[in-house]
Amino acid sequence: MFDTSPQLDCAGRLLVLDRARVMGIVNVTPDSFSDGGAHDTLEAAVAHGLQLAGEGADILDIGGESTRPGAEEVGVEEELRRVIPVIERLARETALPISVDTSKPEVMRAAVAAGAGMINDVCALRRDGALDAAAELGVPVVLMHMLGEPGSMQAAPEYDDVVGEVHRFLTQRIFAAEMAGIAKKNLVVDPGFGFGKSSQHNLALLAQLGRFAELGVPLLAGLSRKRTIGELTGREQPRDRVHGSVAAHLVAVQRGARIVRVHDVAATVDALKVWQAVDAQALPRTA
Ligand SMILES: Nc1nc2ncc(COP(=O)(O)OP(=O)(O)O)nc2c(=O)[nH]1
Repeated sequence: MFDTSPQLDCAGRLLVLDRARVMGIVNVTPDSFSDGGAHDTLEAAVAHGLQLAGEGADILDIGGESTRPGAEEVGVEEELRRVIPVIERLARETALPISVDTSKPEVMRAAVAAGAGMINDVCALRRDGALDAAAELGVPVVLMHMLGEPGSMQAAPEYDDVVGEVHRFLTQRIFAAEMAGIAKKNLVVDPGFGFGKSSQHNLALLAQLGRFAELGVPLLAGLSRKRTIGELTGREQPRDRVHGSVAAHLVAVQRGARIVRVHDVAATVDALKVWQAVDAQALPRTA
C-alpha cells in the first residue's frame, strides 16, 4: 500500500493510486507485436475490453497504431476509424476510465470527446500540437521515453547511462508539460521498456525504477510480453510470456510503479493481490 493516494481524474472516472493499478491493453490494430489482428474489429475490440474489465482491469488502454519496431505508420483518419468507435462503446459499457494510446493531437481530441479520460503518449507530447491539445483537454497524460522513432529505435540503441538519460528526458517532458499548462498532478511517467532499449537497458531501468520516484509523479511500467521477457525466459511466442511478464510487473510494483500496462490482466491482478496482502502486513500498525 502507498502512504499517499494520488488519484487521476480521468474525465470524471477516478483512478485512485492507493495501490498498484492494472491498465488492460486493447490494441485495435492488425499488426501489434503480441496480439495484432486479434481485436482489430469493433466487436472484437469491445468484447476484449469487456473481458479485461471482467478480469479486474482498473483502466483500459485503447490503441490504433502499433509502435513495434518497423511498424507501418497509420494516418490520422485510419487511427480515428479504428479507435473512436471502440472508445465510444467501451465508455458506455464500462464504468472504467479509458486511456487512448496515441501521439496524434487530432486523435487525442476525438478520443476525449468520445469518452476517453487519459492520454497515453509514447512520444511524450513531442508531436506538433500535442502539448496544446493535452493542455486544453485537461485529462491525465502518460509521458513515455522513446529513443528516436519506432521505425529506427531498436537499430542499435546506445546510452552512456540509460537510467540517467531516461530520467533527464522525463524531467524535461514534465517541465514542458507544466509550461504548456498541464498540472503536474495530471502527469504520469513511463521509462518506455523496449522503446530504443536493449534487454540490458531494460533490466537496468527495471532494477533502478526507484530512482524515478524523485520525479514526483506516478510511474507506469509496460513490459507485457515484450522481447526482453522472451529473451530471459526463452519463450519465443509473445503469448507464452505471461508468467515472465507477471514477474516483471511485480518487480516494477515493488520498485514503485503504480500502474502496470498489461495484456494478461487476470494473471497480473492475482499476483498483485498476493503482493498487496503481504505489503499491507509490512506497514507499522498505528495505534
Ligand atoms: N505508456 C506505454 N504505452 C505503450 N504503448 C504500446 C506499447 C507496445 O506494446 P503493445 O501495445 O503490446 O504493442 P504494439 O505497440 O505493437 O501494439 N508499450 C507501451 C509502454 O510500454 N508504455
